[in-house]
Amino acid sequence: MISRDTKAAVLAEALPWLGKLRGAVVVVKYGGNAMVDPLLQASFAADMVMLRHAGMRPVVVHGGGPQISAMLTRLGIVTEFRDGLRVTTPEVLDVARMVLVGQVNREIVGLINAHGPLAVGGSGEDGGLLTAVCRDPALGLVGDVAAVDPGWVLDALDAGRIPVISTLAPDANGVVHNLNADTAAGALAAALGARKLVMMTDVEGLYADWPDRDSLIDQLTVDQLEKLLPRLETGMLPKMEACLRAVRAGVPEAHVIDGRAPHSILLELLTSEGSGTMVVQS
Ligand SMILES: Nc1ncnc2c1ncn2[C@@H]1O[C@H](COP(=O)(O)OP(=O)(O)O)[C@@H](O)[C@H]1O
Ligand SMILES: CC(=O)N[C@@H](CCC(=O)OP(=O)(O)O)C(=O)O
Repeated sequence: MISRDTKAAVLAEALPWLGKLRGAVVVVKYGGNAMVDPLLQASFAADMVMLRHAGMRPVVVHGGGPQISAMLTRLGIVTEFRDGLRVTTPEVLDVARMVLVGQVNREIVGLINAHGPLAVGGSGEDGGLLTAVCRDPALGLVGDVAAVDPGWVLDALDAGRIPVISTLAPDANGVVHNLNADTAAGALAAALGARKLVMMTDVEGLYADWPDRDSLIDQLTVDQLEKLLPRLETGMLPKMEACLRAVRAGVPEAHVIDGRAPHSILLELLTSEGSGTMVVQS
């Protein structure tokens, strides 16, 4: 049981952070691995509403890799990952789009809107938000971000809403591509002039010597991260590449935090303790 004094101290500690982050755009990447149970998803949605009511401008970019994989398995379709990216045939793209836009996005929008009509869902396909470029023909319909037109997201933020974005995007010829959600979140954070990019995943942060749990990195600069990148594997590679690109493009801080720990984003944003790994310019 938390004492009354501790509760009061925690609330009081939030004051300077509330002032510093008032009006700030915070891009929150909500990874599929962090969506582990319905209670945690509901508490994530409540946290987004709290940030909005506290005067920040949260933008949710969601993943759903495990959810896509589960649907592909149900349909008997085999896929593989290369360097953390799903090799995407036209058939796999249809499933990814159905799961991300039709299922995961709707669930997050619904959970946020349980608190009032705040969330608006959309994808990189809507209003020209994201334009993709083929990343590598060997990966099929996997896109990198060629351009961002954040118009409707800014309109939604100005109207007091919380945009919730799935990461599908057409290329210049209108062919829809599957974008890694970390990659898209990093590009959006840069284009929106975000104050922070927060990656919510299923580990405490970035480990220097994965899986050695004593090697968690608190903070590192983009130059230090660049040296570490060749040693990273699986899902951490696109995540840290996205943090690197976002900070190089002017986002002051990118964080990787544990989405399985309830309210970890509130601890990160509203206390001096912080959590996870922070990437900074210098
Ligand atoms: N150096 C590392 N530090 C932390 N996690 C790592 C590292 N290298 C690989 N990983 C793996 O990356 C995973 C997170 O990426 P991913 O599975 O794509 O999550 P998400 O769905 O949140 O994007 C972790 O669960 C861990 O297994
Ligand atoms: C190209 C590529 O790999 N796209 C990802 C998109 C979803 C995603 O990134 O989800 P997480 O954030 O939960 O991993 C995929 O198909 O799994």
